[in-house]
Amino acid sequence: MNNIVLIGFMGSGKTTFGRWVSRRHNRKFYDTDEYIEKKQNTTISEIFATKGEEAFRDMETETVKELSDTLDNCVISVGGGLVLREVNRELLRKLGTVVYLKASEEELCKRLSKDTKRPLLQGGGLHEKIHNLMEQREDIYLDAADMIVDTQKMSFEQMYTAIIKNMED
Ligand SMILES: Nc1ncnc2c1ncn2[C@@H]1O[C@H](COP(=O)(O)OP(=O)(O)O)[C@@H](O)[C@H]1O
Ligand SMILES: O=C(O)C1=C[C@@H](OP(=O)(O)O)[C@@H](O)[C@H](O)C1
Ligand SMILES: [Mg+2]
Repeated sequence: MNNIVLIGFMGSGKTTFGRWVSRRHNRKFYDTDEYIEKKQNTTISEIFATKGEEAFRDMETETVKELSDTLDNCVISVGGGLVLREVNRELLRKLGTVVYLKASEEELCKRLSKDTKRPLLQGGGLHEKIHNLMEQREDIYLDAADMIVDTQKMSFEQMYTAIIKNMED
């Protein structure tokens, strides 16, 4: 236990912040997308293109099950859609403190404007895509989270301090 689990929309900074925490505060880092890419020896885009989203979601569930056994003092960032499955949300809760990294749709749109690696956001109409997905997902993020961190109001160090304080309370 004692793990930090980062959830939230694509572009909220889960991977970037998770890696930062790992380096700066000496925690082992896992990112479910990187884990899947390594295991499958291919990219997320390729998996979506050749096997489809459902197959990718199955890989996410498998990943969380594999991670949930032994981790301690780690930081784990998960793909933005991993919490869509109830079984995954339950496993994450058992893993540690679940932190919802939050950013506005406008901010996400800015951060993802040049992205080419997220299959659900390709093909134009980025703002509308983000808006529609956020509408489907925001309640799920809120429901899955032990705490919410506003990534637009705090530095990474402040975010980390808030998370640790919450874990100690
Ligand atoms: N707090 C932040 N402020 C500004 N830009 C950020 C912040 N966090 C992440 N980013 C940028 O947003 C993009 C997406 O970040 P990433 O960590 O891949 O998000 P996620 O893993 O949640 O999809 C990257 O270009 C990253 O540099
Ligand atoms: O929200 C989603 O459904 C997805 C988020 C991505 O991860 P990030 O949240 O790290 O961008 C990645 O898992 C895949 O493209 C699907
Ligand atoms: Mg990521």
